[in-house]
Amino acid sequence: MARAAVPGRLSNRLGWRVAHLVERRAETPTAGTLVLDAPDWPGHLPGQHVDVRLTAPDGYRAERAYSLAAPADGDRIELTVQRVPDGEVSPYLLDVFAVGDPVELRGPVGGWFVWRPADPAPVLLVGGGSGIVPLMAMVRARRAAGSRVPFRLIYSARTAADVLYADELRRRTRDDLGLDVFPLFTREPPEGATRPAGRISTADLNTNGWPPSFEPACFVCGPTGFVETVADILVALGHDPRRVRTERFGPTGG
Ligand SMILES: Cc1cc2nc3c(=O)[nH]c(=O)nc-3n(C[C@H](O)[C@H](O)[C@H](O)COP(=O)(O)OP(=O)(O)OC[C@H]3O[C@@H](n4cnc5c(N)ncnc54)[C@H](O)[C@@H]3O)c2cc1C
Repeated sequence: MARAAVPGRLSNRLGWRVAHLVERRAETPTAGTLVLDAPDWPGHLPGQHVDVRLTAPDGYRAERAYSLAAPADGDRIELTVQRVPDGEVSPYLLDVFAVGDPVELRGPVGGWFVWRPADPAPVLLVGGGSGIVPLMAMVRARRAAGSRVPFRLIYSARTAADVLYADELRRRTRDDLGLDVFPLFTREPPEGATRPAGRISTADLNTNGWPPSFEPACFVCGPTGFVETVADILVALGHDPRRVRTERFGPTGG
């Protein structure tokens, strides 16, 4: 898509507001975090997302959803975008969208796939690929709130090079009491890994998840197939479907 133009400014939660790119950080060779200045940002809960709208000079528009990756810092918000090869919007946001450029945002959106720090239930987070993004927002919000609610994060990535937030996850596993992270790899495990490469299985969720009797709040996010598989396994293991919340990012991977 050609560099986007932004039509007249609108600024309310249900309508579109204009934000500007402040910084872009590489996360992996195929993903980056965008820091945006979104004037009059109303705040958001971890798990919510924004709709992003790009308008080409000829008026053509493309709209996609992106999860809010971290608690807001005033009007600053963060999105992490994974490149979808041949995608229309993600390569634009990673390669063309430049510091100072405007983009239209609507949100925050979503009231079900959210974690509230006041909720005392243990939390099981299960993410596939870029599905880690809203789950990381929850991990970061837990830290920001000083919460001691026990969190377990099971994160499926293709290879170690595809792991988003790798350094921060290592640091938080060490420093954030009550947070355990279980990485698993579908293509190529890193040296020394005890689990062979493979898709997430009942054994992974049984061993590293919470037992259903703990009544955890479960959040599952990633590609549609991944989310459906994990949700089915959790329910088969005895988790109450009402406590299994899901967010589907797209058809295949990412
Ligand atoms: C609620 C919600 C939150 C989301 N949050 C994030 C986020 O935090 N980070 C993020 O990177 N993405 C996120 N997504 C996915 C994002 O909205 C886009 O779908 C993604 O960036 C692809 O858009 P695109 O225009 O680049 O590709 P498109 O032009 O839409 O698609 C190109 C090709 O890739 C396929 N495709 C589309 N989406 C995906 C996908 N996700 N994975 C693999 N193949 C795909 C399409 O079928 C098509 O064949 C979220 C989606 C939803 C619904």
